[in-house]
Amino acid sequence: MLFTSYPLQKLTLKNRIVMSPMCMYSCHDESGRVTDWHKIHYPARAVGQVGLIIVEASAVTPQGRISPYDLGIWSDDQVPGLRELTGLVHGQGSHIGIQLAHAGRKAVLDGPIVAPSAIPFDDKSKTPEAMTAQQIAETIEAFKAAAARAKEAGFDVVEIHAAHGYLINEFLSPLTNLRTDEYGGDRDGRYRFLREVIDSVKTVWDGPLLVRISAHDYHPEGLTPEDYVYYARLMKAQGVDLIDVSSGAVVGGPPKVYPGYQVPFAELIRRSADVPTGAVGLITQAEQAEEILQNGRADLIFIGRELLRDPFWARTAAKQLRAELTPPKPYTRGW
Ligand SMILES: Cc1cc2nc3c(=O)[nH]c(=O)nc-3n(C[C@H](O)[C@H](O)[C@H](O)COP(=O)(O)O)c2cc1C
Repeated sequence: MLFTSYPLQKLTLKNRIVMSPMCMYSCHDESGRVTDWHKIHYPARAVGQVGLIIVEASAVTPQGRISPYDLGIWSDDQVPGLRELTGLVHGQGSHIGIQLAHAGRKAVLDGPIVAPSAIPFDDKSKTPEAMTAQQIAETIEAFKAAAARAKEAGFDVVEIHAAHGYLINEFLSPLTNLRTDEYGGDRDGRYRFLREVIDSVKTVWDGPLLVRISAHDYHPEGLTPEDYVYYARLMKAQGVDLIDVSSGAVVGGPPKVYPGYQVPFAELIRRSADVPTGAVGLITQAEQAEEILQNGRADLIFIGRELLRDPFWARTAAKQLRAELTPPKPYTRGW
């Protein structure tokens, strides 16, 4: 299963292995532009036979960076470097996506930072400004413009980052969204920002669209996987193709992590909302990945740190599962 192809909307992925988006803080300066470092890092995982590589959280506005050295997709001058990157990955026979992100109150930057409500992440963090209606509208436009640039740069997949306590997650969670306007209140109100981001992205992007969520706030007053079953149904109705199921980091993390600790959330959402999911989190063994797929617990396997340690993890996994690797062939987007 791990090495069978997967139909992701108009694409056919050559296997079910996805490189999870991981910030590398490797821009040379604050321009947010691709460097040689990125041009070695990502294509190396394509040589390693990863089916789909998702480029790290890339900021849709300068204020949306997590750190000053983040990749950016807020400006047209960032497109040529990104195009070079997609070309290099395609040349090695893999598909490539990009994660569109805004850090919200978790941005560690000079100057003001923004969030749905003026609540700092912790007592060492800056207090964000509560976003005005105009700032909300501009940020939704920024996600849309970023998706248009992703298309121009040759990406196959767009993933919206709605997880890990960053801006969109801050709108979703009652722990961080205390707004009294139409972007706050009940769970539909708190979903409104993400709904408008998805709708505006879809006006310029008709390829595969993924959303990464944090399915558990790990807090008595926070969101639970059951809340995300509800949100997953809404996302599916809006045409989201797959939900990438992570957890935590709104106010804290899980009390304990262990191999596959987030897989039950991907499974619950897949079964209850009838939407394809990706599983992520301490999935490091080929047989573990195979079990998840064979038992219908998720559709794709996202691998993070193991692919930082070993760019050729997929080749070893194929050997262990006695699976055939797809021979290299010229890249075709197929749509
Ligand atoms: C260095 C590093 C950077 C990360 N950056 C991102 C990111 O940009 N976007 C995101 O959604 N998750 C990010 N994550 C989370 C990973 O994508 C992944 O969900 C997490 O590491 C768990 O998977 P793993 O156990 O296979 O590493 C990052 C993780 C690490 C270790």
